[in-house]
Amino acid sequence: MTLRIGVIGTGAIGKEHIRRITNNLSGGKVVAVTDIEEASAKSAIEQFGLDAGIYPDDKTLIAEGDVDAVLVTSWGPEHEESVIAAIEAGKYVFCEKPLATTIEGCMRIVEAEMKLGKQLVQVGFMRRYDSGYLQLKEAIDNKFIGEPLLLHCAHRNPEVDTTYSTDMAITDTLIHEIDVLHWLVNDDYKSVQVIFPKKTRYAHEELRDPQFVILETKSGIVINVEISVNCKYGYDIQCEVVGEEGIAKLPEVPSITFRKNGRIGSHILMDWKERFMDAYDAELQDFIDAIRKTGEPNGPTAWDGYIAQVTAEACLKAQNSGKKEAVVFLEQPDFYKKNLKPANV
Ligand SMILES: NC(=O)c1ccc[n+]([C@@H]2O[C@H](COP(=O)([O-])OP(=O)(O)OC[C@H]3O[C@@H](n4cnc5c(N)ncnc54)[C@H](O)[C@@H]3O)[C@@H](O)[C@H]2O)c1
Ligand SMILES: O[C@H]1[C@H](O)[C@@H](O)[C@H](O)[C@@H](O)[C@H]1O
Repeated sequence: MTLRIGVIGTGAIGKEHIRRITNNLSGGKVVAVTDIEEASAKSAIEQFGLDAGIYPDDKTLIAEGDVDAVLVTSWGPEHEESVIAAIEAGKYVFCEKPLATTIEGCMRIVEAEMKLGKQLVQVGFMRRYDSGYLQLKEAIDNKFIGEPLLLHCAHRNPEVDTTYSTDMAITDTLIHEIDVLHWLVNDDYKSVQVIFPKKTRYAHEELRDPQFVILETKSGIVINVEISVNCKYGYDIQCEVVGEEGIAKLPEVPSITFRKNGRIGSHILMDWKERFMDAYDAELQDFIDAIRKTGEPNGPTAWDGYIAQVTAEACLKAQNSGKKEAVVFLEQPDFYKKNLKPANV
């Protein structure tokens, strides 16, 4: 059976996912689209030659009998309502980060799913599907470098526009590290702290950039993440794990090395869309495959969305207080306790 997918929000990542489902992946078909800007939904249909209907809003799309699963790729504050409507209609949901923009919103989704008694939701934390992070995780799980003690990480964007605010460094950018790093070291966060170094002259007036975040896990692993969103030179994701017996580092993105104009060099990507291209493909293929084979998605769950939001809100508190802030989670329900290793790797 082909998984019939409806897309809610046909902006940048919505179109990217439509492209991959239509051109790269197998087992799924986009049959419905909606966007508050109808022109955007129309352009998605034209751009990818879709045989799909345009719906006036998320609720009518979700109610469509021919839709088995929905992709929620609208703006973050809009996610919760669409995800809950999909759960209540018994439809599978792939929701881009954030699951919801408040802890309470994430809990409402968790509760709706538990009430239904079936996992339907996967959150778009694609880094868990990236081959570099998977290799790092294998090294850590196999004790290749002994026990992990500390991690040095960086999340750098070449530039952002004036709509990007200081809190978005946490909710939009760091959120990827928040999810992937505790998964990587099999631990939970205990506290967070945010330090603001000297501001770059390339940041707009309202924005504090760069930021330096320190996350501490329950077992005592200390993780530092530099967030720079005006680094100018490229899109650069770094992660180095210091273990008791060695160091393991996220691989660099492969590039030719060149000799030109008296220099030896290699290229650095400029666009986030390219950096995790394979991981985006893998996460969505896994979503489609797992539902078709087992009737349940297999990737990051609504509970992972909740964990990320609790940690993000502690970081926001730490941005304002300048102090170390505690990260306090509710106890994980049995409903969400399962092995989350992607099925296709
Ligand atoms: N996983 C990742 O790496 C990644 C990358 C980029 C964006 N995202 C996330 O994806 C989401 C979308 O980001 P984007 O960059 O594509 O934004 P975007 O602004 O390009 O697209 C969002 C689209 O959703 C539409 N929309 C908003 N509310 C809607 C609603 N209620 N119903 C239907 N359509 C609605 C907008 O008109 C717009 O076309 C955000 O939550 C963002 O954080 C994730
Ligand atoms: O800082 C950006 C991240 O590097 C990307 O991976 C996306 O998540 C994007 O939405 C963020 O604004």
